[in-house]
Amino acid sequence: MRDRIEKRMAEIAVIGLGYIGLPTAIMFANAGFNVTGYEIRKDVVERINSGKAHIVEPDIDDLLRKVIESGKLRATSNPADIREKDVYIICVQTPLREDRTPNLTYLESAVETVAKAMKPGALIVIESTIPPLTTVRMAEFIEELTGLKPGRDFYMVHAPERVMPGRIFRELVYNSRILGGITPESAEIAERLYRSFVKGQVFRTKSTVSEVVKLMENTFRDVNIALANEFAYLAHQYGINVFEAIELANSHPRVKIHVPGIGVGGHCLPKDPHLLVWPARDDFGLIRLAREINDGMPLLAKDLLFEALRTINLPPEKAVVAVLGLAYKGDSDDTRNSPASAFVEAIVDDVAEVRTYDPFVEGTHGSLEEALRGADAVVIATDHTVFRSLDWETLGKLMRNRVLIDGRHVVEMPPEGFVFKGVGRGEY
Ligand SMILES: NC(=O)C1=CN([C@@H]2O[C@H](COP(=O)(O)OP(=O)(O)OC[C@H]3O[C@@H](n4cnc5c(N)ncnc54)[C@H](O)[C@@H]3O)[C@@H](O)[C@H]2O)C=CC1
Ligand SMILES: CC(=O)N[C@@H]1[C@@H](OP(=O)(O)OP(=O)(O)OC[C@H]2O[C@@H](n3ccc(=O)[nH]c3=O)[C@H](O)[C@@H]2O)O[C@H](C(=O)O)[C@@H](O)[C@@H]1O
Repeated sequence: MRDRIEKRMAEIAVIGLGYIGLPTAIMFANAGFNVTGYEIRKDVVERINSGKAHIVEPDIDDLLRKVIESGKLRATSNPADIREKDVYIICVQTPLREDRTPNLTYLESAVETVAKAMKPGALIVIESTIPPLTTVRMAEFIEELTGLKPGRDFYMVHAPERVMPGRIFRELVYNSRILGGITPESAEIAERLYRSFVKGQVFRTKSTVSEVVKLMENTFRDVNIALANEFAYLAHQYGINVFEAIELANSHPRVKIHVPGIGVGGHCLPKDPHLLVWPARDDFGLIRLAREINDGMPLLAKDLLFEALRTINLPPEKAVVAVLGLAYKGDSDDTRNSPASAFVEAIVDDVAEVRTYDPFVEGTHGSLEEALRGADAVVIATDHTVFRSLDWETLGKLMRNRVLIDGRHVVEMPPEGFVFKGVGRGEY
């Protein structure tokens, strides 16, 4: 196996071609391996094989076209096409159920597909973010299905993905990487594999440690954002601008407060703290409270909107509200767990009409002007770069009333003629 990896002869299957799996498959193909991408969504497979990415990410179209044209990457929905590969890399989603417990059915189904296709000696990598102890449990599951002994007859590693959407191709190369093996040999072989394109540091450890590390990173971010969001609430009570206060506090050499806003979305931060504590014996207050604070932020934005409508004496049930942005963060097309959607849900039954416009997301209004014409209020719910330079004077002329709510600190100075409120802007 080591020799096959060094000579780029190892055959790789990537299971799940989403935001993580597709860029990962491209990187291995670009490094010289023959890569088969296995994906259950047939439309996605067709699109990828035609050289067009189904996700928004800088440079992805050029990089994908190159590896499809060279024949190094091919996508498939046929499990027969991934039989007897040397390496399987699992990148399927690991969402929460309604009751906020992990839904591992995608992972289990992917592992079952791999177990049916694999040969002895294979390396199986889980890149998905998973609750602690899951890699060991999945190794046992493979043993049950195949009779092969983990660590002796196959290698298995958790290699958590730590890239930031919008910077995926840079971070895949330069981020450091944690490789958690079910045995030291598993991690050592995986290091040879990832070294084919990773220039950052590579740390080897046990799979349960890598699982916890990944979840700690996102929990750290979530808890810190919750603190910033609590500061935003306080700023409203004291009539100050939280962003000015944070900037000043961050001038301290050991303080780095995060950015408050309308909420925390995406496939990862809203779920990973739950994955971290789920298998534990005891409950953990801080982590759960932070989740509650962040989940409550769309309601603060709703309060600000209704306060502003009161200022202009417009009953909410008569108001036409245009929401700018549906993606969970700026310059992304990803709407999973988006605070913008939570905000829309929170107001939709109380106002006359909600319109949405997001230049990255299909199914929203065709143009900004169309969304704003005749509207009473605009709410900025996503920090897309284009929203930072909007000409409010001109846009305001399209509106019936001029209320502007900034959920993402996109507007520095309140535009003239608008009733303006922003999350954390107790004062403009
Ligand atoms: N999106 C992100 O920014 C990051 C995600 N992660 C983690 O990576 C994992 C994947 O996330 P995303 O790529 O965002 O999810 P995604 O939903 O974009 O992609 C997953 C893909 O797997 C496919 N799939 C599901 N079950 C399958 C099966 N049994 N066989 C074959 N294909 C299957 C789905 O159709 C989908 O296309 C998650 O655990 C996530 O927490 C980690 C770091 C960053
Ligand atoms: C610790 C860390 O930085 N994790 C990253 C995070 O990426 P993700 O795309 O979820 O980005 P994010 O910038 O944390 O944004 C998540 C959500 O939080 C909001 N957000 C973010 C930072 C902040 O100060 N305030 C804030 O409100 C964003 O608007 C967004 O709605 O989660 C990724 C993941 O695990 O999917 C991970 O790979 C990335 O490295």
